[in-house]
Amino acid sequence: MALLILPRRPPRPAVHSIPTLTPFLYPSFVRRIHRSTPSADAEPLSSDEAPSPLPSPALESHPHHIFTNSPFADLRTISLASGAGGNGCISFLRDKFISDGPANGGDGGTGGSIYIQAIVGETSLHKLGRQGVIKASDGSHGKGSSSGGKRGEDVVIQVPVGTVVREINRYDPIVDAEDPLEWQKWTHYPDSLAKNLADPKFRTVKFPVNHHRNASELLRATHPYKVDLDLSEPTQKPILLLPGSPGGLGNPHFVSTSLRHPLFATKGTKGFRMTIQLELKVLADIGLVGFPNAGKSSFLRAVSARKARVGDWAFTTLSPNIGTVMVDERRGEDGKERFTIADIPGLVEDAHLDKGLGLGFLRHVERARALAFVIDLSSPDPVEDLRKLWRELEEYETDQLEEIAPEGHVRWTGISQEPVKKREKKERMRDKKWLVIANKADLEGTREKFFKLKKEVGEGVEVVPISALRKEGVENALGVMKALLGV
Ligand SMILES: Nc1nc2c(ncn2[C@@H]2O[C@H](COP(=O)(O)OP(=O)(O)OP(=O)(O)O)[C@@H](O)[C@H]2O)c(=O)[nH]1
Ligand SMILES: [Mg+2]
Repeated sequence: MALLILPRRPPRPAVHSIPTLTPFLYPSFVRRIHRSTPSADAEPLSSDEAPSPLPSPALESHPHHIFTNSPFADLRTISLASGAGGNGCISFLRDKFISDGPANGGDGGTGGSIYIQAIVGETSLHKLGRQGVIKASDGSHGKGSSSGGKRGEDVVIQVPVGTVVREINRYDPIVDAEDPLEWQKWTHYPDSLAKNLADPKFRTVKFPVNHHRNASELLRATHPYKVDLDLSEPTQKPILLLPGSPGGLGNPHFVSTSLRHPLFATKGTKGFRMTIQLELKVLADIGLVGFPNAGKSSFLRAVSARKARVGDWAFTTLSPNIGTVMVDERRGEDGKERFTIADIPGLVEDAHLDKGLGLGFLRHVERARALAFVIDLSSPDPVEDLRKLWRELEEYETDQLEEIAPEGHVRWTGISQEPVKKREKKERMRDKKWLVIANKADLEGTREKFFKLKKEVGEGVEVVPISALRKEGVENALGVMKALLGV
């Protein structure tokens, strides 16, 4: 039976130069033995078994490769509220000699706006965790003597590079007001409400619609569709999420030849609100994909000095660990010859429907340059496991593509620039390079399963038998990864 669901790639010579049938695990198949870390319970080497001549990344003996094991917050939902505008003031010049001076009420201050910026140095969204609500301050009311109210303070939300920002909902006080005229509000001089209402001059005064609508229009021009920002690079200029609302206009704006002393001004517009979801996507070179207990964390332990949590129960890993593997000690210092491996929590069937730890995992593999499927050879049907993993990835991807609005992403690079509408081109899962890490090859009865798996996967994709527990074969797996990444 052909394993049609698995994407096949043409053979890659670089990859093929690496022997992936780790001989020590299945010695009768290949006579050569390569063992970088002999373990106590491993089979002893026989005298006719020569060590592999192939270069090894020698990771186990390498004291300098780094492995960071930091759980981090990677998904946050927060509510934003921009500042309301301050009210316009109703005031008249009065002094010893002028008892009936001109109107001089100041305008209300504009409310504070909310921006977002991706910066280098931030690594987690956890700082935003406790806040839940982020509010910019309101503008203050206008005062007499034509003094305008103070502007509300802006807020810039700083997030790590790699954060995706998605709007869940927004409330625009102008567009979404229940009563279309509700936002057109006046404020009246003390005790003059009744007088104003009875005065035809007041009733014929036009509400300064354009002034009060400007922030609403700015928001709609900035984010005509739902906010969907992919901050995969540092943001030079903070990106506007919610504008501060305009302050009310003071009474001098309503002076006319027939109305010398307006006893009214406009109220400031209420603030805007928006709920957004922030998601930090792991930017790893290799994403480990596997069912719970397959040995993903064990593999990372095997290639690193530090310890990822390993457990004999499902979902030992609850949030991603990123391991950095230095390929070569000398060249590693310039930061180029190293690559990162993300150990993510185990997948389960129907993870794309958010089962198990669900979508949480899948988000992280999306951005990996290559995928390493970690398969437990002691499972009843490793071939079926691999097939299921692929199915999950692809169903997740289909769901994601459906979620994107037909207009596509509005990608922003700065507030002064026009939003560019374009559909984000994500690399499809099937287009990613991939390999299979066939783990637990030390266990009995895995040999046949390994060969069956290898046969089903076919040419062009490497299936590397390893024992993460005994740290055997892991260097071959890293060799294949290096070849896939071209490092
Ligand atoms: N025999 C054998 N057992 C292994 C091997 N690798 C891992 N294990 C065991 O399998 C269990 C699961 O290992 P983990 O590394 O925690 O698996 P995981 O894929 O990270 O699991 P989750 O984090 O739950 O998704 C542990 O009890 C390991 O000791 C191996 O090569 N051989
Ligand atoms: Mg784990």
